[in-house]
This record gives sequence, C-alpha cells and structure tokens, in this order.
Amino acid sequence: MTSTTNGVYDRTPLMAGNWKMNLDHQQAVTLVQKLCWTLNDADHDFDTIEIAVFPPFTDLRSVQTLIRGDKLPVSLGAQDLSPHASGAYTGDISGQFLAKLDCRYVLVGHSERRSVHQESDEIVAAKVQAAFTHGLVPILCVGEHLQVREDHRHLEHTLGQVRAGIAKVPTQHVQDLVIAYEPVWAIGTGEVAGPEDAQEMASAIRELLSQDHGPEVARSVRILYGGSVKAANVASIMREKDVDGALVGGASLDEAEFASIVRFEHHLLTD
Ligand SMILES: O=C[C@H](O)COP(=O)(O)O
Repeated sequence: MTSTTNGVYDRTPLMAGNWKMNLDHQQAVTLVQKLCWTLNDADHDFDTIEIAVFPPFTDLRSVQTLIRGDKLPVSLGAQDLSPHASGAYTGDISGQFLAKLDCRYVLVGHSERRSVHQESDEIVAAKVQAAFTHGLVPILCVGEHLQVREDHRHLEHTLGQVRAGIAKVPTQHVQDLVIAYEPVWAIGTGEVAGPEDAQEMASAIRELLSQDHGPEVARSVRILYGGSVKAANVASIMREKDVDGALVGGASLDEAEFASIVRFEHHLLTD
C-alpha cells in the first residue's frame, strides 16, 4: 500500500479514530459495523488507506471479536498502556494484554493524558518503550498549548516532546513509529490548525528524525495531524506532503462523517 497524496514516499495514509471515553461495548460494535457498511456501500478501496479505531479498554474484546469474525479491514488500537508489563498497578493495563487482543496500535502521551493525568515526558518515554516491548506500534502524541504558540515557541516545544518521547527507542524501532501532531488549542474546539501549520510541524519533525536517525528512518515514520479534523477540512490537510493521516476525535463517533474523512481522496478529486 502506498500513499497516493504525497506521492514522494511509500507511506500508507492512516485515519485513526480516537473515541476517547465514549461508547460502551455494544455501541462500539454497532459503530464499527456501520462504518464498514458505509465504506463498502461507497466502494471504498480498503487497500489504499489504513483505518484504525481506538475504543475504550472495555470495548476492545468485543470489537476484536467483530473484526476477526467478519474479517473487517480495520486496525484496532488502545488509548493508553502501562509502562509496566505486570504487577501491583491497580487500574492500569499492560501492553501485553493489548497485544493479546490483536491491538496493533496504542496512543501514548495524548494531551488529555498529559494534562488530566499529569503524564511527564519521562512517563511517555517509558510507555513508548513498553509499547515496542509488547509488539505494539505507539502513536506518540505531541503538541503545544495556545500560549506556547503565541510565544512562537511551538516548534521548540513540540520537537522537544518528540525527542524526549523516543529518547530510549533504538533506531530500528523508530522507523515503525507513528507521531501525531495535535496542537492542544485545536482539540475539540472547532479550531483547526491551517494546513501550512500542520505541514510546518510535520516537516520539522521529519527533519529532526533525519538528524537523529537518518533520512531513511525519517521517510518511513508516519506523521498524523489531529485537532478538529472533519470531512470538510481533511482534504486540505492531506494535501500537505509530510502529513500522512489524521487522528480524529469527535468526528470519528459518527460513521458517515468518519467514512467521509477516510475517503479524503474523493474530496481531493471533487474540490
Ligand atoms: O485524539 C484526537 C484528538 O484529541 C482530536 O480530537 P477532536 O478531533 O475531537 O478535536
């Protein structure tokens, strides 16, 4: 599978739906079924764009059973994991358990984890390592608050989060990483960063990866944009050459809207 938008590199676009703390396990199954029906009805080519859903932990087994039973072309991911493999960590979930549930991805360092649960760069780095240890692909979430952007420190801040998050990851793992740039001021606010803002950051992240891990690794890493992505704005973001997909919150809870986001190439053709 290759990217058909930025053309230069062989990166498969990834459209990831982070449901956050929404939908119980029955609603989760219904949403995934409806999403696939909607995409099938639209003759969507599932080979060109990867689709992943990130339900709450309690939904994962039900969604896994559906995906496996109906052989649905949808990847499964979790919203968080413990930095530890097992032990006395009440309420935490091991990456080992997520891998057993066929999770391919896990979000790490989402801004809501960093702000609500005070996750530091050190904890985020330990979770990135734990993900790789258990064979999961971490989606490292980074991004600045509004004040940082207004102070013109957004590049320094966000690149610092990237460097800290992958500090202990060997180069052979870095190439499999996914990074999601989510400016905090654009999350759930209806404010969307301009495509040029997304490209500026994605390009800077790729340059940093190139410096630290070499150009081949930098070309392999997929970089997503997140923050108020909708069907109406996804095409302009996906036109940017270093943006390889979207991490979608609210709009991923509606099968028609998320299906339309997944079919962003259709918008490119009709724009
Ligand atoms: O993980 C998703 C992001 O937080 C974006 O959420 P949003 O699309 O509701 O703004």
